[in-house]
Amino acid sequence: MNLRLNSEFGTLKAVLMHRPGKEIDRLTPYNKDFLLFEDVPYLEALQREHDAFSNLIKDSTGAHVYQLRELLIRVLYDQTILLSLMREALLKSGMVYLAEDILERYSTAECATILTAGLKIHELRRKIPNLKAGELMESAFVISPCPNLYFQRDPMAITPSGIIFSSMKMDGRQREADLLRTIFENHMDFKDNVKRLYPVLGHDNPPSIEGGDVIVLSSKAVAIGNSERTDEKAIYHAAKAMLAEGPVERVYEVHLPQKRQYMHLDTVFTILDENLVLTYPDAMNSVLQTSLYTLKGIKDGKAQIKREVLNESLLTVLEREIPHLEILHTADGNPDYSQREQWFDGANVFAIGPRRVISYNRNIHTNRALRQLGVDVLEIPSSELSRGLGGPRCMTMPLSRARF
Ligand SMILES: NC(=O)NCCC[C@H](N)C(=O)O
Repeated sequence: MNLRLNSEFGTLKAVLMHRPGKEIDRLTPYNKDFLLFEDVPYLEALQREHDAFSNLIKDSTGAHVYQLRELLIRVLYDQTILLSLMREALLKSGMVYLAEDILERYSTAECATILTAGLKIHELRRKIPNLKAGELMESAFVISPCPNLYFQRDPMAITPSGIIFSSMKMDGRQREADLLRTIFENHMDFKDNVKRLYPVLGHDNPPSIEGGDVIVLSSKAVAIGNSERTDEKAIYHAAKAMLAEGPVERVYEVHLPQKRQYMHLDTVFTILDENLVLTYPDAMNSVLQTSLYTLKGIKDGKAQIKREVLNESLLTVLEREIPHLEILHTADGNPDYSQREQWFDGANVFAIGPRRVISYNRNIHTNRALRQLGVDVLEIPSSELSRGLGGPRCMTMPLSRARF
């Protein structure tokens, strides 16, 4: 597996997903906003819906579905890696000194659960009865949970040039990227094929970028949303690394309105075939500015890049990059339904092959419009999955696709 992807729609061969677990049960009405959920999901139903999704991928494509937990446990058997992740996870609570005590008392699988679902003072006290917690309440987190981990798209992005490891913007998601980077740089199935583009080595506090903002237009062009979650500086560094590495020749920075429902570029458009995109029209109309990064040359072994501000909308850029482009609007452009279906990620379908997508069953108008264009639409249940405000593309990290 070479961990470079040239398209968003080549027939799927391998994908990474995370079956939601105990981290979801950490959500309450009081912390859900901070943890970026619209509601408090019912875990068992959420798991059933997620299982339906991963089984559908396997049955319809034969693709290998990697599960994050299995990969994580595998790399955590290396005690040095486990200790380093545990220390990082304890940084926020200021209790890094507990890392060794935790490793001594919990199994590797339990540590994987702690790293994803977090750990509370009263839970740790069962293992360390004389734990000194200062002012902290018994229900406080020593390690915070990662309930958004089932949105596997966001902690990294695979491009034609290599991997961008995210630096996540929101406090409630920051640990996810550490888990993914550790897996990919250490697991024997992947480590020899990782070309790391971002963060640039030596940058301690990298500007934020999230995988959902990165969309591969072709082997030569990539679009990155400048959004609620992704900063201009991160786009500059990621573009520089891609252009230096090749085969990418053009990186577009797409200025998105900073709104929750447009949080990432993939919430407003996805690519379903060489000549077909699905978009949310309101957002398309508000993206009026894009910038283009290209390579100027190489000086002293270092890439020099240039940035041009284009007075062009995203649609113009797409039309230039994708010949004979057909544009389908969510809910076929009906303003009442497209607003409703956008809230449930109507544009965020997951392409498992050319003109073959997995979509939420609740987005009936969008699904109907897709079918009218000859797209094969496979539906998944979505009552609980959608409470985290992400759709099928957001929940998947494709690792390998057939060339088309
Ligand atoms: N690519 C995506 O749009 N991912 C959806 C992420 C949803 C998550 N609750 C978040 O707010 O980050």
